[in-house]
Amino acid sequence: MVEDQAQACKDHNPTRLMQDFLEKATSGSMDDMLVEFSETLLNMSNCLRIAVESKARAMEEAAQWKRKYEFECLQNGAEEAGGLSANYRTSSSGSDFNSVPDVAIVQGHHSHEQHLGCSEGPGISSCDIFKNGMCSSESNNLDGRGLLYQKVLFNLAWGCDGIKDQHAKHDIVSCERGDIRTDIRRSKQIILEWKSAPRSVAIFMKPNSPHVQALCKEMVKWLKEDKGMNVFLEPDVRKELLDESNTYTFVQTWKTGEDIKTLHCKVDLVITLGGDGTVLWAASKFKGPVPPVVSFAMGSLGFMTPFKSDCFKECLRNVIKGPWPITLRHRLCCRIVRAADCQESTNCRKILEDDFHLVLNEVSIDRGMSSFLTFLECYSDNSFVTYVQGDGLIISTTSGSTAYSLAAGGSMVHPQVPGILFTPICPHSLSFRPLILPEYVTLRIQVPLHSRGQAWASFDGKDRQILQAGDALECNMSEWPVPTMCEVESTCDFLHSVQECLHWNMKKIHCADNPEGQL
Ligand SMILES: NC(=O)c1ccc[n+]([C@@H]2O[C@H](COP(=O)([O-])OP(=O)(O)OC[C@H]3O[C@@H](n4cnc5c(N)ncnc54)[C@H](O)[C@@H]3O)[C@@H](O)[C@H]2O)c1
Ligand SMILES: Nc1ncnc2c1ncn2[C@@H]1O[C@H](COP(=O)(O)OP(=O)(O)OP(=O)(O)O)[C@@H](O)[C@H]1O
Repeated sequence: MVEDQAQACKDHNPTRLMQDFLEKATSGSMDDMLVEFSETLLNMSNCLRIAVESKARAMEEAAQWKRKYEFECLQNGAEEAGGLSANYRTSSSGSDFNSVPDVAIVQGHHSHEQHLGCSEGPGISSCDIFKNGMCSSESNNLDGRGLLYQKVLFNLAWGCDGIKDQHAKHDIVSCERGDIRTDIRRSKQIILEWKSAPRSVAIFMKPNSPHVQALCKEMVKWLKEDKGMNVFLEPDVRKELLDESNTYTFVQTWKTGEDIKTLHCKVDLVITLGGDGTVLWAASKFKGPVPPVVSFAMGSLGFMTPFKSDCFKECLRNVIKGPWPITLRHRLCCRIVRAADCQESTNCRKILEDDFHLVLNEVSIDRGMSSFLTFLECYSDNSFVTYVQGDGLIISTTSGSTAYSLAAGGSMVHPQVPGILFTPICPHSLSFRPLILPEYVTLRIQVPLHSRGQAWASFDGKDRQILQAGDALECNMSEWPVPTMCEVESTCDFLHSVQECLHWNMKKIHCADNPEGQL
């Protein structure tokens, strides 16, 4: 018996053990049976333990193989990234669309699962921008034919001017032997590289301009017929086109409200035809992620509209082909907190879900029609900053540093510089100079309860709202920047706009001859 049971045990077969026992049980006395039964149970428990241990070992081995496989995949991905990062472009001269400035383009290769996590590679994958489920399957991202529309993905890679080594990113601060130092800071131009050609575009155009409308019609036809793209227009613009001719029935649009919240899921690219206000207008339609924006100059000043409308086909061909430098223009997220809400809820943060404004230029708080000076209390991360007594205060992004804030005496700041400008409007104090605060602070501008008059908040010059005594305006940097395509690259475009649009430091240069005759 013992040999049979030993064999059954070795074969990890508890059923056979029990069958053996039952066959032999009828022949012996009760005591023998009990002894046999306990031995059988003991053998069965050993058998089960061995089976469980074997299964655990097998699972551990499988997990090890899985980890090994994933590590090799990552290694292959990293080798691809490291080995192929030297996709250098020859530096371009002027605004030749076909070339990209001398940057290193680093491609991080991730499996789809890794995209859904966080991109461990050197790039920021577009899925990271959308990973909060804003484009999850339940959102209504159906295209005009009712088919589920899968957005085109792209990579944002950190590029470094002229860096020939593989190392595409540098730690800003490193600590060795207790010495804190900042590595050599490299200028990083962000490059957009399409994973596949964009297939859907939304066009925003300046209203009441026949010249702009004519170009819009030509562009819509070209995008549809030559590039095979889905084209979205604003509802009233689409209606105008359809009233004129039914050749535009292919043009799609959106309804207001809920529908526009998922526009970023259906659109791969945004085109603006107009001036800076049209860029601001288009950006204001996206209260979350913003698709890459190509802005054609068809307004008056055009500080943020680098592309020339008369060569839109060549420009769009190059942008669609990519890779292309972009500027991530940070936005401010602003919320008005009413005094009543402050009293009701302890932390003064009873904010309705959609009750916020995203501004690309600035939020200004001014005295409106009131003849009294505004009187505001300013806090940064709940620490008191100062009182403002004057015509008001501008809280601006670096993109907006060349707009209202500049007119009020603020500095001009490169749009890629992370920061928040704090600029008074005609302050009643000779010592109140503009500040530039870090991008990570949360500002609160409070209208004191004992304030003589109210104040008015306006967001990129629009949507003015009154702030009564006790109300507050809170703002901080939004996680959703506006990615605007550059003509050449961020710094060239910024300096070109400052020189051409604002005539910065344009002055007559002293002639060569020396009035004192000395050499
Ligand atoms: N005193 C002023 O300079 C003043 C007063 C109010 C508003 N603004 C600006 O106008 C903006 C609204 O623009 P709009 O086109 O809807 O109104 P708008 O048509 O009145 O244009 C205002 C002017 O500001 C220019 N502008 C806008 N954004 C700019 C930027 N980032 N850099 C440089 N110039 C810029 C525009 O090109 C335009 O010439 C507001 O966000 C505010 O910055 C300026
Ligand atoms: N699609 C649109 N629908 C409604 N209003 C718009 C639209 N596009 C722009 N606007 C508004 O029209 C006004 C003028 O537009 P825009 O600023 O682009 O032209 P501009 O003032 O001639 O050019 P610039 O701003 O470069 O000087 C702006 O106040 C803007 O808010």
